[in-house]
Amino acid sequence: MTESARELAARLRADSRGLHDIATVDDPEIGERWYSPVYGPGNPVAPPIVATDSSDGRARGRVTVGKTHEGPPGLVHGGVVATLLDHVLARAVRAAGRGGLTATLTVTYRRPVPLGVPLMATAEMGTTDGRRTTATARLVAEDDPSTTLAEAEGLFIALRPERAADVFAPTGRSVAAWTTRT
Ligand SMILES: CCCCCCCC(=O)SCCNC(=O)CCNC(=O)[C@H](O)C(C)(C)COP(=O)(O)OP(=O)(O)OC[C@H]1O[C@@H](n2cnc3c(N)ncnc32)[C@H](O)[C@@H]1OP(=O)(O)O
Repeated sequence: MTESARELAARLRADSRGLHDIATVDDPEIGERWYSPVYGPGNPVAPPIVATDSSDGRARGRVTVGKTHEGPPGLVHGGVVATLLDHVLARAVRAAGRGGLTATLTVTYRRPVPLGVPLMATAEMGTTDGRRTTATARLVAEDDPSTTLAEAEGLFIALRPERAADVFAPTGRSVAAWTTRT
């Protein structure tokens, strides 16, 4: 049994995607990632958050967090809360046609976030200035939307095209989602 498992693992490793390869199911132009650790349906450690967005710079995501992401007993790990908020912030910015990487992320934890409860994260784009875009986000329990569990402010900075070409060169692909766009 152990030998069969080892043999199978070796075969799977031989077929696995290289560290810098973009999955064939991904679209690097718009930034969709099948194996995203936040929303990727193909990633076993993704909570996963199911998010939507609109071109006016808004995003929302529904998620119920389980044991894998537990921090204090019965509660969601604070880093995971930050990750969920970062995702809707980035998604709001991207939906408005503003590429960018997270430059700063400020999270305010207002209440403990329980595991196993349907949560809703919402975000909206704020100001734009050159390659910089700000956005704000909020996390609530779906059944108590007036109580803020956590909130965040993010600053996103689009990479200059030449910098993006350099950063993403190992992928061998054109990656537009995190680059300057209008
Ligand atoms: C839906 C898809 C969801 C995907 C979500 C993904 C979210 C992520 O995880 S992104 C990954 C995490 N973030 C990163 O790795 C970013 C790492 N940092 C960097 O690459 C760079 O520092 C970066 C791109 C933010 C800025 O670098 P660079 O483009 O060289 O900036 P630079 O030219 O120095 O500055 C541009 C402007 O921004 C300002 N700025 C730069 N960094 C900051 C900062 N941290 N705070 C405030 N202002 C800043 C500068 O002052 C400058 O302003 P101005 O134009 O007025 O002079």
